[in-house]
Amino acid sequence: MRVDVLTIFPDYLAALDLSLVGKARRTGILDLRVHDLRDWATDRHRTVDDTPFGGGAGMVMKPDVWGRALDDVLGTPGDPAGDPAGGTDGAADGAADGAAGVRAGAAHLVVPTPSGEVFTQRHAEALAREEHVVVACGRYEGIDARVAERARAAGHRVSELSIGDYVLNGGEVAALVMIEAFGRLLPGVVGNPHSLVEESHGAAGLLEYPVYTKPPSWEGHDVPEVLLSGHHARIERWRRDQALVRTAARRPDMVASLDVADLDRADLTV
Ligand SMILES: Nc1cc(-c2cccs2)n[nH]1
Repeated sequence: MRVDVLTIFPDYLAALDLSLVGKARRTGILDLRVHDLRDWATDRHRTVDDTPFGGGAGMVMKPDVWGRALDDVLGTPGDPAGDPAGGTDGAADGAADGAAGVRAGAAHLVVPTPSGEVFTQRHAEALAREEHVVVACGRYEGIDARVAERARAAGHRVSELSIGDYVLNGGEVAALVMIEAFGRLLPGVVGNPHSLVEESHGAAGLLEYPVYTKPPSWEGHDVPEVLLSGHHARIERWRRDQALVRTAARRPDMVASLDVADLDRADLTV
């Protein structure tokens, strides 16, 4: 899978050199390239923003700079996937030769924004199935709306996604969140793929049950007896009930979509 990130703060993405996503990059599972948007600016100050039409505070990111960058990175829908030549092979080194012709096949453009559809595990699962994702990290008051409009008109899928109802200073943190969320789902990234099944927000649509490890008693707090019983059926039932109780208590919005039989049967007194 190829992921391109366009940002004026390439070093923000350095965290993607670490841990499982970093290993996925080094083993070739994830081809992540970080580009400095200023490489597509045309003036000597490498300007990427300007004042908003209609007035108001702050600055808006210029459509022409984004247009040139996305033309190089998105590629053209239907093109055979080219052998990408541009961008960096490490998030840390911000030097990007993004201006070089980076060719790629049709890509899915993701634009982090507080005014987007809320990003969920379903989005992560869908993005993990893409061959090429481009993340456009906006700053200031946002990116000129015509940039997404033009990408859609050119035939690209464009998803404007929020990672939650709060406002960040830029899209880079949201990009880190989303790339980790879908990157970890790529085959070969996490050691035990089964662990992906039982996670919160997984296929069961439940929050995860509480977990414990040694010692069995710690400062007067004991591990629930059932987990020490070796009785696998009882343990499975207890975990399922705990997941139901947690979901009902913490995320009533998720309960609505649960199979009622589960709720009726569960021992919710746990
Ligand atoms: N969920 C979310 C996204 C954002 C931003 C994306 C780009 C600039 S600010 N804030 N909050």
